[in-house]
Amino acid sequence: MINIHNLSFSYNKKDYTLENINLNIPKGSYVSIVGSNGSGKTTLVKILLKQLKPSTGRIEINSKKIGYVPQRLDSFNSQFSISVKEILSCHGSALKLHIKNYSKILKKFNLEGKLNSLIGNLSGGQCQKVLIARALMGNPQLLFLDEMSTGVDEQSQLEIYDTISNLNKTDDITILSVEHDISKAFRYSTHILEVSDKKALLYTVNEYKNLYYRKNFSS
Ligand SMILES: Nc1ncnc2c1ncn2[C@@H]1O[C@H](COP(=O)(O)OP(=O)(O)OP(=O)(O)O)[C@@H](O)[C@H]1O
Repeated sequence: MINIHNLSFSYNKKDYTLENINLNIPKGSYVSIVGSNGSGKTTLVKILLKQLKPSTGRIEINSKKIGYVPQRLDSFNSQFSISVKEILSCHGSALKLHIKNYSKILKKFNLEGKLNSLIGNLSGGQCQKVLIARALMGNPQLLFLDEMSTGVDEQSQLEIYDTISNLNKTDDITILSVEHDISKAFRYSTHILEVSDKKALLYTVNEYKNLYYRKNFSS
């Protein structure tokens, strides 16, 4: 699905944030991207979304339809006067979709009743679900998410992870998700992509679990 060849990236033309990355991410996988703060997870996602240009290297993505759920914006507070419907219709126009019934898009998340609410008046979990619903509008084959559980209560987190997991298993959408909760990564994903020391390495969940427990719990 995604092939990365000899990718390096620098913000300042002096030090590399990512250096000589080679990866082959299989179609149908659910990849949790893990690593410490500042290791380069979001940078890698932005490069794959073509928001940042690699310093060197090449990327092939075998999908034209790509969805993106960004980190939840704190600027979505109650002063931010944009409704859920406006958020969805802006995205629909950008994708040149002709959508008549916006509440249908929210049905999967039981949020039809919130169509005319201001986004800033929704809870963290509801807001995140709206952003996921928006990302699904173009029927993506590949979906990127950045810290989907930040600012979301435990019950909504479970609903969101179950939804993403179903999209992966049932709708065959390949998922790449920046993840800070390692237990959720172990529970839901098929692969772990660890970003560390400017490198990015892909493991199956079982391979990574073995490494993780050996590193953290062996005496
Ligand atoms: N626009 C930018 N200009 C310069 N440096 C940047 C920029 N964005 C990020 N960085 C730096 O690049 C490095 C990687 O940042 P990035 O946001 O990709 O890390 P991350 O792994 O996603 O971190 P976190 O888990 O805290 O979100 C950090 O040292 C960060 O300070």
